[in-house]
Amino acid sequence: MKNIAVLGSTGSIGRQTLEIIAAHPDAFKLVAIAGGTNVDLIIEQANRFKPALVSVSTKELAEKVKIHIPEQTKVVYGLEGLIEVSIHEDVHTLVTAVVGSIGLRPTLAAIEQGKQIALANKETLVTAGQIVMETVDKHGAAILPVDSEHSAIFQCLQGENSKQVEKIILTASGGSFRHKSREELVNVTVEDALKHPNWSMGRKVTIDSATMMNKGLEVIEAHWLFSMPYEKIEVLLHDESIIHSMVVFQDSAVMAQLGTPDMKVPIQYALTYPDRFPLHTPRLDLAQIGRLHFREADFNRYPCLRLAFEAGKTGGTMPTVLNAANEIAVTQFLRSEIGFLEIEKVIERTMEQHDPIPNPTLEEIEEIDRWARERAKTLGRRC
Ligand SMILES: NC(=O)C1=CN([C@@H]2O[C@H](COP(=O)(O)OP(=O)(O)OC[C@H]3O[C@@H](n4cnc5c(N)ncnc54)[C@H](OP(=O)(O)O)[C@@H]3O)[C@@H](O)[C@H]2O)C=CC1
Ligand SMILES: CC(=O)[C@@H](O)[C@H](O)COP(=O)(O)O
Ligand SMILES: [Mn+2]
Repeated sequence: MKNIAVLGSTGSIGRQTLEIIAAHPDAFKLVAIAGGTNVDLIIEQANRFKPALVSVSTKELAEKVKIHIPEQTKVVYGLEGLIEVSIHEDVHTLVTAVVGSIGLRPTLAAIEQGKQIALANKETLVTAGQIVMETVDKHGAAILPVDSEHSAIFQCLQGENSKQVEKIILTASGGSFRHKSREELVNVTVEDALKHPNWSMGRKVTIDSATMMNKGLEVIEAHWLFSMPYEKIEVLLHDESIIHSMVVFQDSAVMAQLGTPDMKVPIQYALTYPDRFPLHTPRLDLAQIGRLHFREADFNRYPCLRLAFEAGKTGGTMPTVLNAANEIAVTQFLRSEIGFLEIEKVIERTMEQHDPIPNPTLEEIEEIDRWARERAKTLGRRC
């Protein structure tokens, strides 16, 4: 029996994780969950799974939740609540499915306690990859990727010598506006941006897919997860999201992991690794699909991808700034406060105004994260 905690249990990844846990009651037990503000859903989850611990965003919401769930379930709140869930003594694996760099402190706390991490929350690795990976090494913890591309690479690397990898290729759908030119992006709506061609996901990651910042964040995530220099990471547009990513070896062999787009596959694999459990999901039928399509990823069409490579290569606190400015700009876009093309401008200008600190401490990262958010808000208001 594996005891599991989920940060972001009310979100897209979190809900799917709970479905997997429910489908395998002999293998998994949900011991702690954390949501944000969706109290109706967290109350439902708490009554169904009866975890020992539940966390929500604020004290007021915690009071509300307490009234409706079993008395023996402890209710906590805020960042402290997220950390309490992450380090609960009964937890073996923490699924980090919260959105944004709010996941950093709780993930570090869990790693320090030697918990296994099933990582969906890519912003954590982008904002503080060096510190996270050093903490993993120090405490002998393990990170199992949930992000579909990184799960694919992880699967392709099983039994391989990572020193013999020539490059990794991250596939990208191109997002909701992949058939539009840059000129056509000027007046696109939030509603249209939220229509991802292949995946049903939370709002922030769906907008990130549309700008290709998602792929940029994934480049940085891959750099840290697989100790891969940026020169050995490539992005390839692939319309169907059937090939989830590929690894090219020094003898020219290419390993790829394929499947119909369903996040339950990588979520479940992160929970069952090295085993594979049965999963009821549509099987890949290549004869029926007929053709797969590929195109080069163009930095001029997708400047956010360029910015992410630049931030990653610069290193230090630059990825922190990239991530924080992106979180603010996407929030502003989702509130229709800025246009779609302003997202990349806000990020680029915030990066231009930052003098990166090499090898930052956690405190420096948090300070720069706050600075970048304030800067991006101001720049966004001026757009
Ligand atoms: N969705 C997907 O298919 C994929 C997602 N990812 C990554 O996984 C992460 C989660 O994505 P996704 O599930 O789509 O996101 P969602 O927006 O669907 O869910 C986000 C979750 O985080 C919670 N949350 C947000 N802010 C806070 C906060 N301040 N304190 C506590 N909880 C908070 C939300 O709670 P509430 O709703 O209750 O407010 C919700 O449970 C992201 O980093 C994303 O990039 C990676 C690959 C695929
Ligand atoms: C499902 C998943 O892992 C997402 O991060 C996905 O990658 C988004 O798709 P694109 O970024 O390729 O549009
Ligand atoms: Mn992904």
